[in-house]
Amino acid sequence: MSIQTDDFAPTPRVVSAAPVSPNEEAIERALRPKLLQEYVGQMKVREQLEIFIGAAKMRNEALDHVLLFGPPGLGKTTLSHIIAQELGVNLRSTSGPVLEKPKDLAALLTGLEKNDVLFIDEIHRLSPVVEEILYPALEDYQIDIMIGEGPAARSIKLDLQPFTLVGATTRAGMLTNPLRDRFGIVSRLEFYTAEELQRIVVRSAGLLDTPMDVEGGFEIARRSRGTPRIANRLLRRVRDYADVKGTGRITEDIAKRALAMLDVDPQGFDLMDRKLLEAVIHRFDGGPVGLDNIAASIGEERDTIEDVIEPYLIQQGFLQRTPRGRMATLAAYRHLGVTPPKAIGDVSAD
Ligand SMILES: Nc1ncnc2c1ncn2[C@@H]1O[C@H](COP(=O)(O)OP(=O)(O)OP(=O)(O)O)[C@@H](O)[C@H]1O
Ligand SMILES: [Mg+2]
Repeated sequence: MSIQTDDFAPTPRVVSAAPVSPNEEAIERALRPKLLQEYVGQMKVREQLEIFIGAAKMRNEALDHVLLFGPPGLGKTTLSHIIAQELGVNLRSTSGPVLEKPKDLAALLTGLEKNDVLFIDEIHRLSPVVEEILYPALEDYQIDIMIGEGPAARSIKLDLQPFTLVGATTRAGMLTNPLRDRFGIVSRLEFYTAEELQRIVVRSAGLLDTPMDVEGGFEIARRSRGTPRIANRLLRRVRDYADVKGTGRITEDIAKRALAMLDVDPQGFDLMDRKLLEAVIHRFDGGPVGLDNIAASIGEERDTIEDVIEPYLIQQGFLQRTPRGRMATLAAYRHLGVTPPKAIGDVSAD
C-alpha cells in the first residue's frame, strides 16, 4: 500500500487526539517506537515496565496483566506493541466493541501461545457476557465454554496457556471493579512535556527525512497539547507547508506561519477549544455549567468533549471540573483577552 496524503477525512480537527483517517494510522505505525528505550517520556511507567518485564523474562513466566489508561494519542497502543516485543512473544490485538460474543474472545484466548500478549483496546467497552469469561482466564488461565444447545448443553473447562492481558482505556473509571482488580500493573499515561514532544518530533522528522531546526521542532512540540499523535500530525502538516512555501526545511518561522494557518494557537488550542472556553465564559457567565449544556451550545458530542477536548484544558488549568459543572479559570479569561469578573480570582486560587 502506498502512503498518500491523509487529508481526505471530512474536516478533521488538526489537533484531534484521535486518528483522523485510516491512512494516518498507517503513517503512525511507521513512526511508532519499537522498544522501551525509544519510547520517550512516561518515565515512571517505563521504569516499572522495565523491571517487571525483566523479571518475567528471567523466570520465563507471563508478565502480570497490565492496564494502560490515559487520554487518546498518548501511546497506549504503542506501549502494548513494545511490551510484546520486549518480552519476545506474539501480540494479538482486538478491542472491546469488536468482541461481541463470548466465543469471539474464547477463540482468541485458546489461540494464545505460552506467555503471549493479548491486547484489548477500549477495554471499558467489553460486553458483560464477554467480560465474564475473561475473569477465570485472567485468574487461573482457564475458561468455561458452553458446548451444544438446549437441554443437551453443558459447560466444559478449557486450560489456556499463561498469557498477559494488556488492556487500554481512556476511561479507567468506566471499568467494573472486578475487572480492574485483576490487573497487577496499572499504568496511567500522562500528557507529555514540550521537551519530550520535541524529542518525538525530532525523531519523527528524521524518519520522514525532513530537515528541521531545533526552534522549528520546539514550536510544533509546544502546540501539540501534550500528545504525540498531534505532534506527529502537526509535523506532517508543517512539512507540507515547508515544501510548498519554503525550501523544505522546518524553521521556526515556517513552523509559526504554518501553525497560524492551521489555527493552532501558541497554547495548542484550536477553534474548538476556544469555542468551548468562549461558550463557558460568554454564554454561561464562566460557569459552573454542565457538560450537556456545553455540548448543546458548541454542537459537539458530550463524549468528545469529555474524552478529547477538556482533559487538556483542565490539565493546563483553563477549565475546572467542579461538582456543579465546568468553570472557566482566570487563565481562560486571560487567554481570550476577556476581563474576568472579580470573584473568579478567588475561585481559581484554590
Ligand atoms: N512515548 C512515545 N514516544 C514516541 N512516540 C510516541 C510515544 N507515544 C506515542 N507516540 C506516537 O504517537 C502515536 C499515537 O500513539 P498510540 O497510537 O499508541 O496512542 P494511543 O494512546 O493508543 O491512542 P488511542 O487512545 O487513540 O488508541 C504513535 O503512532 C506513535 O508514533
Ligand atoms: Mg490506541
